[in-house]
Amino acid sequence: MTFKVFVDGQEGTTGLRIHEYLAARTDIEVLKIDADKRKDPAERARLLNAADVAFLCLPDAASREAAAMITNPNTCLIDASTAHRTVPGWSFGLPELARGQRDAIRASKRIANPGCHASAFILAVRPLVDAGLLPRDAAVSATSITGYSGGGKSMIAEYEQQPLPVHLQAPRPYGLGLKHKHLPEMMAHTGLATPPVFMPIVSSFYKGLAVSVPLQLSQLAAGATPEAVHAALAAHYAGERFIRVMPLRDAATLEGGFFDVQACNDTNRVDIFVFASDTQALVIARLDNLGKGASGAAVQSMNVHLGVEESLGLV
Ligand SMILES: NC(=O)C1=CN([C@@H]2O[C@H](COP(=O)(O)OP(=O)(O)OC[C@H]3O[C@@H](n4cnc5c(N)ncnc54)[C@H](OP(=O)(O)O)[C@@H]3O)[C@@H](O)[C@H]2O)C=CC1
Ligand SMILES: CC(=O)N[C@@H](CCC(=O)OP(=O)(O)O)C(=O)O
Repeated sequence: MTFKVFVDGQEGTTGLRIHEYLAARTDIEVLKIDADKRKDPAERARLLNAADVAFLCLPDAASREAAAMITNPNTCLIDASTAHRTVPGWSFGLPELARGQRDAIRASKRIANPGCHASAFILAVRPLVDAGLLPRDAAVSATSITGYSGGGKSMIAEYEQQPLPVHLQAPRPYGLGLKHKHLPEMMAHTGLATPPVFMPIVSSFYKGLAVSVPLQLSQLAAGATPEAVHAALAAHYAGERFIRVMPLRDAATLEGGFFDVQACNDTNRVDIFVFASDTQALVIARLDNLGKGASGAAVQSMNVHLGVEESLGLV
């Protein structure tokens, strides 16, 4: 059986990477839009409605427009943008989120995939909330280090200037208004009642991302230990093909004591670490922002939705 797939935003960073995944598939027929009609609403609407699955790899406003163009009840939309991640009627495209999430993605014709920072944060935190270790009203903070491809074509062009301006050569914290667009989905899909204080940092490497969540053990449920934090994560992701919970205090993965944020690149994998002292823990989730952070995750959502092997085409 062959499925018809259209990528709206096929020339963008996420869309191009999805195309690379699809090119290797024999079960997919890719519907292409002529280059000069990429933004033609009538042609987009025709192809969106001809598709079994349409990926939206667009700015938020264009994603909302695309969703409004759908008249075919069989078209399944998988939206990579921020537009629908907490909108009722849309399923969150993170199969590992909780029991039942795969069934929701399978049944839904509207799937909103997580943001790259949010994917890592949610995967690090949700099991701790579900296990009762992290109270829902906890005051949590998080830092994300990310490559510049997370900012799409415009940020890639900025970072690929030659020579690279000095201010772009060092890591750059941003989102300092503390209203990053991923905060709503971070709360909605972890169950936290308060938004985390979240600081992303973009730096001069192409891709790779790691979100760190520091925890004072005294702020967790009574008696919580690093072992309990690690065990909750390991139990939540047992049997998950794309999520590896690394050994507690996994010094062996550090290079001379340093953490490698690029080590999941070119995979759909998320590695989760728990580093700890007697009184504190640091949970780190690492992924490829264009893999499990965007395009790989979108293909995984499609596979789950279509009921084909979930790992097809993904490593
Ligand atoms: N990059 C990443 O790591 C991640 C990105 N995302 C999200 O995925 C979406 C796409 O991001 P990304 O690929 O990085 O962005 P890019 O800027 O690289 O690509 C967006 C593409 O959409 C096209 N486009 C803009 N408006 C329209 C329109 N009205 N009709 C058709 N096409 C249009 C652009 O055209 P043109 O080429 O002319 O500019 C461009 O090719 C965004 O919402 C982003 O936030 C999500 C997770 C991670
Ligand atoms: C480096 C950089 O700018 N990253 C983007 C997030 C990329 C992402 O996940 O995008 P969406 O939520 O838009 O889908 C940011 O922090 O806004």
